[in-house]
Amino acid sequence: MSLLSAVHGPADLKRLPANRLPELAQEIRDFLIEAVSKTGGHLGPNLGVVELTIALHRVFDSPNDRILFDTGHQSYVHKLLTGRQDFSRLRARGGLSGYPSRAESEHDVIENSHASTVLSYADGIAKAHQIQGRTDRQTVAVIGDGALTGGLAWEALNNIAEAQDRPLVIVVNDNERSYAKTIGGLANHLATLRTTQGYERFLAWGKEALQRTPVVGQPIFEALHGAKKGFKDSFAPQGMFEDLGLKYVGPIDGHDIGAVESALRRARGFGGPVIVHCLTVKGRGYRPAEQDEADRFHAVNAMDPYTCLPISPSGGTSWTSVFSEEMLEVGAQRPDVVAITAAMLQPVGLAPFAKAFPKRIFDVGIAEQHAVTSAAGLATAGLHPVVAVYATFLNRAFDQVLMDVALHKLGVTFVLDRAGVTGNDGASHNGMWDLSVLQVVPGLRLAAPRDAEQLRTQLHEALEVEDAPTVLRFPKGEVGPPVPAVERVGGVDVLQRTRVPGRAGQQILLVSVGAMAGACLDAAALLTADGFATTVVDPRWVKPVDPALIRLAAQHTLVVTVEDNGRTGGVGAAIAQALRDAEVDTPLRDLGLRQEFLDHAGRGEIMEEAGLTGTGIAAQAAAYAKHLLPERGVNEPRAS
Ligand SMILES: Cc1ncc(C[n+]2csc(CCOP(=O)(O)OP(=O)(O)O)c2C)c(N)n1
Ligand SMILES: CC(=O)[C@@H](O)[C@H](O)COP(=O)(O)O
Ligand SMILES: [Mg+2]
Repeated sequence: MSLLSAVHGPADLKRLPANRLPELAQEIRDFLIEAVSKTGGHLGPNLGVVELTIALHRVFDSPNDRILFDTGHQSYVHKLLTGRQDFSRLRARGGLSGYPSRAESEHDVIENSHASTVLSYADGIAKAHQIQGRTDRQTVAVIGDGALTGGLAWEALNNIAEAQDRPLVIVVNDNERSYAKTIGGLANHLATLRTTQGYERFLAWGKEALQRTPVVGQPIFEALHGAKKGFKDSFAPQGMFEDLGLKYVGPIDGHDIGAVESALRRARGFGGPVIVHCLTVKGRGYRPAEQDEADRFHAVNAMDPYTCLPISPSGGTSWTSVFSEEMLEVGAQRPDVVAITAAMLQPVGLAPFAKAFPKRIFDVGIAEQHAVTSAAGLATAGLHPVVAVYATFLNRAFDQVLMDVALHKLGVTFVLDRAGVTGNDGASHNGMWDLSVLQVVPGLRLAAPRDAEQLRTQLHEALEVEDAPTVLRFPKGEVGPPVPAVERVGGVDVLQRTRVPGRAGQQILLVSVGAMAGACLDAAALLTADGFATTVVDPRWVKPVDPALIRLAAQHTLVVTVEDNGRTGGVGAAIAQALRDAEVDTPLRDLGLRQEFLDHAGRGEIMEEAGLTGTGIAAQAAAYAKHLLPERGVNEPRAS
């Protein structure tokens, strides 16, 4: 029987003798490599926190003590040690979430996978413990060096440092990586702390050497141990953290369980805010990950653990790669265009642009708000920035888009990858907000390309706009086949007009938003077979609503809009408002995602469940038509 299989919770872990822990760590690594290779997931980050998480659960008493993880993608070991060892359906419907989940365990707290939040949560929880007089409860926040580059983390640190009497343990998991190497002054400071002989290591050596020295050794050690900042600085300049008023412990070898436990025990007893700076290796113990220069196997698809070849290779071209290639063209044609990423150069497809135009790319760290307002600065000075982020992460910078870019009428282009349902990363990763949230931004123009050609075209159209923010949004995965237009009415592409024998005119106007075009064309075929002559259109630019769309609506009996976004305040809602404003009373039904937090599952499963497939769209549209239009003779065209 393996050690791991006998660990059903932290109590079992605490009973293990220290000399068995390296064996347990190896079992966990073997488990992670085998299990995550099968399902896909965050293999590299979790391989890097095996010893750290073992030490956390041996020193602290979860769930009474609250152990929080930032971003949470590195919580697999935490799950293994807290009674969850069935990873067979990791991130799949009905299986374990890829992030902490309160529905799964009382040991879990933060489910939001947006980075840099953990210190604020911890500040709040620590304050609550203090108010409640719960001196028996510790608050422990694990934050990566990448997440530490986010502004919210510094807002929290500013507050945490204020209360010297409020116990809070901050564990900095410093593996020098976000996806790529972590950037910025903070990363450089952490490097300083890493490279000068760690105070802890010196202290350990000093303790060993001095305590062996008879009579004077111990007093000298005590004197050194209590040495003021000056002494510490001479061995490991603490600078920033201590200057903030935070006790700093480290740097600690994050793969030495004993050393981490010792540091955590000291931190636990400190009685105030304390940072434990752990040095780890992302992908530790799995050579292909350790040697992966791109991102240390930050997030892998299902693969053969020996060859690292994908189990099911994704054959097609991705939306991201289309954007990536076109940005190279843009870079060559437009010297005024610069690009910004928030620590996701590779995932958003800007790596080739960075290679070709190294002086025109900025990686700002996990700092979307800074990315947007620095883009406003760049635009103010006459350049045209392209800010490329995952759609869900732009939420964090809404005020910056609204006030720093749109209020100033600046030409900044936002490229939102992973828009719509992403699925396996769970509720906080679905990009199902932008088509709603951005509707309220005056002057902002929003495009949703339906295929590769439209992505290229709309990117160039966006870059021509110099007096307002422009947004392009497209989903995760393959871009699919070209979807040609048969006609353009105003700015609206007509993709198809179907005919029903014996019926005059068109009944249903099917408004397809972005990547929903394929499903809408499938739906049109089914609707036509069901007796509804259907016109499928793609507005291309969905904000502002094109007046041609209003004219088309007036020529139809029913309008059905289809978007891979939450329904509330989405494109359908905007078009309905535009129809009301134009006093066009054609009934409209808007199809989209339920305005809920959607549990992790495959993208296709979620879209099927939402009725955002050809059959689903057709069934809903037909039901509306039959229900809404009996008095008008369902298939008779309205008097125009
Ligand atoms: C607001 C936000 N932006 C971007 C991301 C995407 N993201 C997920 S993990 C990660 C890197 C995190 O680096 P670090 O905190 O150092 O953790 P590590 O993976 O190194 O353990 C990024 C950029 C995110 N989750 N949240
Ligand atoms: C944790 C996080 O935010 C990212 O690692 C995300 O999981 C990546 O998603 P993609 O796999 O869609 O790039
Ligand atoms: Mg890191």
